[in-house]
Amino acid sequence: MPPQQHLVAKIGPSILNSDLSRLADECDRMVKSGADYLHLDVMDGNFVPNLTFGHPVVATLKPKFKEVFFDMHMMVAEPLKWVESMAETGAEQYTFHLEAAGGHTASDVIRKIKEAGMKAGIAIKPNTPVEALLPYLNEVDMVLIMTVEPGFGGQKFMPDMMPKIKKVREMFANLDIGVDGGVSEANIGECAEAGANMIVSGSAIVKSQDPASVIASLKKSVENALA
Ligand SMILES: O=C(CO)[C@H](O)[C@H](O)COP(=O)(O)O
Ligand SMILES: [Fe+2]
Repeated sequence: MPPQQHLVAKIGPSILNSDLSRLADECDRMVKSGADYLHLDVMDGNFVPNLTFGHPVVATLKPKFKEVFFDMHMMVAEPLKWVESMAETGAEQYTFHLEAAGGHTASDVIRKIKEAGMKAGIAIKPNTPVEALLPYLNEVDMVLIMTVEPGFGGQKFMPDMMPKIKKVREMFANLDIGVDGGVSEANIGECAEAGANMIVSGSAIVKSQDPASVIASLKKSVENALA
């Protein structure tokens, strides 16, 4: 990796596979365990074959976590449609899928996210080549490389996505690069070495008896790689 100047290691638990009937308690448990931010998975049953929750739920959750950075992973077919409602919840970052930008160009979606006062993240599914992202990397705050097919938590990490992270990191030394899907203590080393600094991890953290130690261990691996 080239030397990094401003990159910070951040761990964002995904609460997708936690007890969603206790959503606020689970978020609280993650924050108290040392989460740097929360990664909240919005699924519309269209872009992905699963449903979770949307802005009405986030609007009730966010006021309980005013100081916590919410990264909304928008697995939705119409990313432009939900920007304003999500911004109104107070969520800090809106991460949409390049594959879903549809009739609107990704640049339009990014512009609207920023106009609404949020940070813009852009995600790609495993079958999307990293080259498709390159035209937008100067416009976004974060890139999210999926290491599972989006839609479900608890899937197997895909190590063959690491070259995508490496390619973006070689070109952008200071861009936040996230990795999402099946990330655990078993594979954090390769994610960190490839150049990811924002680590989404769901099952490995929320299902652990000691989420604080998993978060600390993931963070240490990334900090070591950055150093
Ligand atoms: O976007 C996602 C799935 O589409 C989730 O963020 C991701 O799967 C995290 O959960 P896990 O670490 O259990 O894979
Ligand atoms: Fe996610």
